[in-house]
Amino acid sequence: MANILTVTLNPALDLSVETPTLNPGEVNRTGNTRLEPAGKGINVARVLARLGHSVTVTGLLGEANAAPFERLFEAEGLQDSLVRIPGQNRINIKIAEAGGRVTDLNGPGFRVSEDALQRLEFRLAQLLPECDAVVIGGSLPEGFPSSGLAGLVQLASGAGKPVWLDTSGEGLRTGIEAGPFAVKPNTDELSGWAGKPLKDITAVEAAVARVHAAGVSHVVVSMGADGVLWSSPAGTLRSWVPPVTVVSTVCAGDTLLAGMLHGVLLGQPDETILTFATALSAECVRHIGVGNPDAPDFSSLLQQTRVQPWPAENNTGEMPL
Ligand SMILES: Nc1ncnc2c1ncn2[C@@H]1O[C@H](COP(=O)(O)OP(=O)(O)O)[C@@H](O)[C@H]1O
Ligand SMILES: O=P(O)(O)OC[C@H]1O[C@](O)(COP(=O)(O)O)[C@@H](O)[C@@H]1O
Repeated sequence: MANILTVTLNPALDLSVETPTLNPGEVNRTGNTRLEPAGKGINVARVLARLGHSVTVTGLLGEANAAPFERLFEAEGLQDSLVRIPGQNRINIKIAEAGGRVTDLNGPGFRVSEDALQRLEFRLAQLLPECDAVVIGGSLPEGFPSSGLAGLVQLASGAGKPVWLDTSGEGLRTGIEAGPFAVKPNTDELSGWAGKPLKDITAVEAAVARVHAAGVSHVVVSMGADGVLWSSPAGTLRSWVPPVTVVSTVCAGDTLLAGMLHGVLLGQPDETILTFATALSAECVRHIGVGNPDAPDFSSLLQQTRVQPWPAENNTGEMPL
């Protein structure tokens, strides 16, 4: 198993609320609610630790409400190396309706001072020699320059570590320019980067080609219920998800990234990697929180996940039987 470092610049407490239907402007009576420490790098770390890897979490953590995060790291066996800064971690609200629709209310996060980036760079430089791969995930907090994110990508890449980047907006733009090994945008994030709507898979493929041209080897596009497109120097694969009942899609992208990195670090065949990661992300949407590789029916989800080289010979876009 591998040593993995994840970087979360803007952690969040996810307040997940299940409700039959969201009626804006009215009193809504909710079902299950859950408050859980999260943020992209932290979610990825949880899945990787469950898969048996040794994982260190770094990034920034507001010290005013750090305790639930610290308890989670202890419970999940994650090495805590987050740089403490003054302020509160944000609370992100996730409203999951019975039909599977999720409304995300993601806050801007704490405001950081200039020295936060320097302290983080120093910490990263200390941690890099011990790790096999680096995941940088999530949005940038207020006051954190996107050039700072690019600097972190360059620092890790310069140390010879493959960087897996999952962010959005300006961070994705400067992050891609810094040349990470892999990126995992969802279709909306890729569309934002490309500067145009991606109406079909052909448009997605064209945008992926541009990401490669910018110097990124592995592009993993998560397309929600339409599965995953993974393009790498070895070729392109497409996956189709198994049938599942959706409760909440929050954390599905983080689970997918963790599943991909797991297989790549183990040197598994590409089809095995994408099948596993897709099945695990589909497992995730059945409940609140990250995907569970120990779900009793996980082997059945694996069997029902389809992967094919892309474009397929009979390029109908339909799920192969
Ligand atoms: N409705 C769904 N049914 C089954 N699997 C899903 C569904 N939504 C997402 N997934 C799985 O989770 C992955 C990540 O979800 P997606 O919504 O694309 O990413 P993100 O959470 O980053 O926005 C998808 O590529 C797919 O494999
Ligand atoms: O940093 P951002 O872009 O606001 O995203 C943070 C949110 O994304 C999540 O990590 C979930 O991400 P995914 O749904 O893409 O897996 C939440 O836990 C968190 O609230």
